[in-house]
Amino acid sequence: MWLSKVAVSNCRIVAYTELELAAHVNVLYGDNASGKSSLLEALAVLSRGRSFRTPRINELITRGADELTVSVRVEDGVAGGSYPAGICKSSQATRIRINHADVAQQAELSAHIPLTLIHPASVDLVTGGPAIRRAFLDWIAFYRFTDFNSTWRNYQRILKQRNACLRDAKQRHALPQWTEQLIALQPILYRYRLQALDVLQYTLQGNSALLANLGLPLLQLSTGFPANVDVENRQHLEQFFRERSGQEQKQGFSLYGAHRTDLHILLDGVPAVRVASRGQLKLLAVALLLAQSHTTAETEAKRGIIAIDDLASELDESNQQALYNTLRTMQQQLIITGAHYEPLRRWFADARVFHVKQGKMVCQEAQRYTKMDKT
Ligand SMILES: Nc1ncnc2c1ncn2[C@@H]1O[C@H](COP(=O)(O)OP(=O)(O)OP(=O)(O)O)[C@@H](O)[C@H]1O
Repeated sequence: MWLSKVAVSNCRIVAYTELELAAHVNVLYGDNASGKSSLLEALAVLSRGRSFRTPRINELITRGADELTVSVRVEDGVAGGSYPAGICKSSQATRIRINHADVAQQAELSAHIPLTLIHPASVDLVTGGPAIRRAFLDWIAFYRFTDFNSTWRNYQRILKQRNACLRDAKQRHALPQWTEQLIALQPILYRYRLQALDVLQYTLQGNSALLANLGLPLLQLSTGFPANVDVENRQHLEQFFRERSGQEQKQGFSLYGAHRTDLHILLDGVPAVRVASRGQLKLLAVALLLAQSHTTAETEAKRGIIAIDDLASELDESNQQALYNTLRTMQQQLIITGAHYEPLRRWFADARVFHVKQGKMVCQEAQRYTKMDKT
């Protein structure tokens, strides 16, 4: 899958713009505050339902406007077919359409737009809290395993009910029932994530050139329980929850389980964050995100889209070179932004180039042809 057309209205500085994207590399360059990140945020809303810079839709909608719209044409890659998809968001409502039909769930749209976003804050994947790494791994499971999403949503529902019982003494009678359901999903979610992790670890080896100076990290999954608890053993989990019942009621929420899983990123047995430099951590995060995209791109039909905001920031010349070399070999559609055209042109000579100015993206080829027509 790749996007041949994108139209965005009312996303920050972008009042309205449309782009016809190339199947492989697209470069967007422009001054600070010209609207490059705004376009990528619009794509994030389409793919994930939210921006990578803010969870609040009001901050994203252009001041004075009521709603933000992102419309695309998705090329399915196999039969050469294509179909429209889009999302429209206001502070009150979300409307989603795929191939002219209304769709209720964001997940359905996400399944059509396998976008991986890499931006300056992506280093948080390695340096930030476990929730970021859990979500990272869960997106792999989402794209690879058909039933993952329904299991995950079910887990969130059960967790919410169980937390209500822990918080509120009047609902406490229902605690055993919700605990039982929470226990039943532990091994299922753990296995999904383990499989996602295996694919990720394997795929990461393909990006080893990017991590030549650092070495390949070892990725380990924790269960969300103390190390001696076996999530595959139902009786063991039941006993564990009985023993911790007092502690959980005191805290008022569920302290253990798949919602507390973490993905540990180790270099020579030590958490990467404790040994690697800032630039190395960024490179590591980028390598993980590229591998994540690769895991969804087994076939031409599932080919992913990678959007990279401000590619060069924090990387020295040789790491930039390693990254550009890796990107050039990838089969995914690339949408890359930067403040300056020169370094990007050097590395992506065959890219379709857009100049971004005051929220408008103008394709340079189109500009050139228009100039030629006039002469
Ligand atoms: N809700 C909004 N309505 C209108 N304009 C907004 C809104 N939110 C932010 N802006 C403006 O949009 C611009 C944001 O641009 P954006 O972050 O897309 O720039 P950029 O090209 O990525 O810049 P840089 O190279 O500095 O990262 C800023 O000028 C900001 O003030």
